[in-house]
Amino acid sequence: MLQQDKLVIALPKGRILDEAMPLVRAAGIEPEAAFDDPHSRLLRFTTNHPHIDIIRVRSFDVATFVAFGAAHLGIAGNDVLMEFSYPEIYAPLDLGIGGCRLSVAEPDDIAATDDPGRWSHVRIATKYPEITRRHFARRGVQAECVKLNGAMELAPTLGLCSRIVDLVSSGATLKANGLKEVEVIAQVTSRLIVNRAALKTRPDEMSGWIEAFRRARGAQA
Ligand SMILES: Nc1ncnc2c1ncn2[C@@H]1O[C@H](COP(=O)(O)OP(=O)(O)OP(=O)(O)O)[C@@H](O)[C@H]1O
Ligand SMILES: O=P(O)(O)OC[C@H]1O[C@H](OP(=O)(O)OP(=O)(O)O)[C@H](O)[C@@H]1O
Repeated sequence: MLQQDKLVIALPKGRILDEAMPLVRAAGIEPEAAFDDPHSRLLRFTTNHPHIDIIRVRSFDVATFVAFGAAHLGIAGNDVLMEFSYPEIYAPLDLGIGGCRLSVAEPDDIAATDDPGRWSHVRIATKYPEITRRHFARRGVQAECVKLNGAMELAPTLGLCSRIVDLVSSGATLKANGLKEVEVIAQVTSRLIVNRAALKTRPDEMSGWIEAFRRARGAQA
């Protein structure tokens, strides 16, 4: 249930946070000092606004906290949003950070004649099984997904699968592990997301923070 008194903002720990914090601060939200203490085990932080708290969670969990109303706003990549497709989430703002792409990759020694159009079934290692299944189903291919949470690039050469679906930025990890990118499924950036119920129950406050982030993004552009 949404806590009517506090406004809770879910931020992703890890690589996105470094790009997100300048936007959060430019929007006028400053977390307590413990937020920047690398030794702190706190997960919830007060801010310069008495009625606003920040929670710092795994990137994949930001969408879940917001969808279930445990948080009112959050920052998550559209890769995560596409994977979960939560109807409770509205994503009004592309923050222009966390850029990468979600792609299909295969061992670079696979014969070029292995045309995906001729597959009827394919086994794929991925952190994104729902996106992967939907993507291949659109071309009539049944994708059997092997769920992994990291180091996907090892799977094909170890015989676990024939291909992977994973995030790509520079392409260095694919190249270092003997894989090549063969198809881009989606371009990825991080988005400001909000809980739809919160938007209805506290519209002025929620709209105000959406606009604050929009102005912050504009200022950073
Ligand atoms: N090169 C990249 N690799 C992975 N994620 C990236 C990359 N570039 C941008 N991102 C964005 O960052 C998010 C993942 O961030 P991060 O890697 O910190 O989390 P994670 O690896 O999922 O963390 P965890 O270890 O908690 O699973 C992705 O959902 C994506 O939106
Ligand atoms: O194209 P590149 O610049 O090489 O980036 C892509 C790699 O980055 C991510 O892994 P990360 O290092 O974040 O570890 P993870 O597998 O735990 O996400 C992602 O899973 C790819 O492996």
